[in-house]
Amino acid sequence: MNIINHLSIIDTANTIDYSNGEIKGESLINATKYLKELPNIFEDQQSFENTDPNKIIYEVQAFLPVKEGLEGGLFFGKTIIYPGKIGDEYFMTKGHFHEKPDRGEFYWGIQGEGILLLMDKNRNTWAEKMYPGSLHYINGHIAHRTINIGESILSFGACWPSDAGHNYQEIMDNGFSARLKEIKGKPQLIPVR
Ligand SMILES: O=P(O)(O)OC[C@H]1O[C@H](O)[C@H](O)[C@@H](O)[C@@H]1O
Repeated sequence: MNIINHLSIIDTANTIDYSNGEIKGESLINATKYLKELPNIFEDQQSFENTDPNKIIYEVQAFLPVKEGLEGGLFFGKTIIYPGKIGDEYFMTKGHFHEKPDRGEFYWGIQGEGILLLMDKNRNTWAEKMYPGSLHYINGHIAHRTINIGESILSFGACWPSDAGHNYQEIMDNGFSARLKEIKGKPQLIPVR
């Protein structure tokens, strides 16, 4: 952390590369998600088992300038999802609700082509297209998952309150109420019966 002296003009410790969303500087965390860490996400168990468990599905980078859980702070992140499929489902994030459901989040598309899957508490699911420049406001009560439907990397930025937290339980137990599948070469939302 830079020491702020009276009347000093300092260089910020963190920078962002607008071409790919990469953040550089201090207070960063990096997380790599391998296929083996994502059981119960993809429907096709056979394809899941036939794919290298050490395949990287997505990577998250986040600038956490304050302690996680602190009220009033903000976090800033970038996620990359690699292109690929397990069965007829595209590579995607785990997806979560916020622990504090009155904390919203912004996402914005940086590279590639994706889908932001959204689901409310009553399990109504819908989706928004993600592309370079797309901007998404996610109401705090809504579960969110991102999916790469393209043939190159999907990268997107995120900004969320430092006390929002992640609640993965509902999605781990019951998933979303619709799955995004590639059918005849096109992404389609299919309700889960
Ligand atoms: O945590 P997941 O559901 O796997 O999503 C991956 C990540 O996507 C974005 O970057 C969010 O802002 C992060 O908070 C989240 O961790």
